[in-house]
Amino acid sequence: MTAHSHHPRPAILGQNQYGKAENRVVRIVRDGDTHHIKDLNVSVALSGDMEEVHLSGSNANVLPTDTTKNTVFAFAKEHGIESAEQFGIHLARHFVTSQEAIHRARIRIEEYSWERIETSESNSRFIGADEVKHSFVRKGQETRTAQITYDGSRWEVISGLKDLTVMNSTNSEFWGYVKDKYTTLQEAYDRILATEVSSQWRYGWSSDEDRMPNWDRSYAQAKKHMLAAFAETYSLSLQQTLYQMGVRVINSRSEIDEIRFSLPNKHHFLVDLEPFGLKNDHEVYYAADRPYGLIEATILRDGAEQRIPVDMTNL
Ligand SMILES: O=c1[nH]c(=O)c2[nH]c(=O)[nH]c2[nH]1
Repeated sequence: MTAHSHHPRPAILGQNQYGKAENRVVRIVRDGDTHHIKDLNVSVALSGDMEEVHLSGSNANVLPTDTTKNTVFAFAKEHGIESAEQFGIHLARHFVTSQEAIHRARIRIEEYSWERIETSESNSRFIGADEVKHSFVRKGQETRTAQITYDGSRWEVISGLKDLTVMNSTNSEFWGYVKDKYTTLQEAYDRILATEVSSQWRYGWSSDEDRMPNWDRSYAQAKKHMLAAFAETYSLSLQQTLYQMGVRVINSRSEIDEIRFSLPNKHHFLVDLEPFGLKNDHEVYYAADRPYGLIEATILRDGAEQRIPVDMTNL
């Protein structure tokens, strides 16, 4: 009989982190009476010398989560919010460099975008009506995401987006697949391809603070390239489309080393209208919300490390 069957080894503390999650900070910049809005959901996760607080309850190394919340709001005032990535970099640097016990900071941010409400006056040539300068409607499109991690020497920035719904009403087929005794799916030679893009991409940048990517430009370009690839790919499967979207981003953006997609196949089923004596020539569909196929993959620059966690794409 082995020794450990008599004396199982004791419990020890494993990975741990703490901080205030989901700080909803809205920053308004008032440029005369033209206003600008940044609307973020910021989550702080710190780790370091936290054995004692877990084991004995000594809080000597614990910067309160309440303080991390206050820091988010104070930094919105002091540094402004240039981009989600830049704001996260300020915060991560602050926690790691100002607190001896904190060795790693991870800041996760969701950004909701707003656009100006168009009024009849703003549409006419008499631009300058008050309402267009301070009235906004939340953009129905995607949510931008960013995760910034800093350990005192190296940065890791993973940006992304979610809830970007797209559809091709043709140029999609699906056939030639495996058929076993449970297969009932009919081959499709002209189907609707629709998905809600969730994607995260990792920047190669990790140390030189004077050579950071232009975060807003990278975001806009990554989104533009993935949408162009979605539109331009004649699709034989969502997997093939996903791969083309990733290849397009990696080949067009040298600052991005890795990109991951999580693409639900938003199935559109042709409705049988025969019972009503009607023909359905690819005109009427039932948009099923569940279940959905879920297609996920990482595309990376040859030689790059695969570091985006598998389950990060649905942050
Ligand atoms: O693009 C698709 N990929 C699949 O793997 C799949 N499976 C399925 O039933 N329909 C589809 N469509």
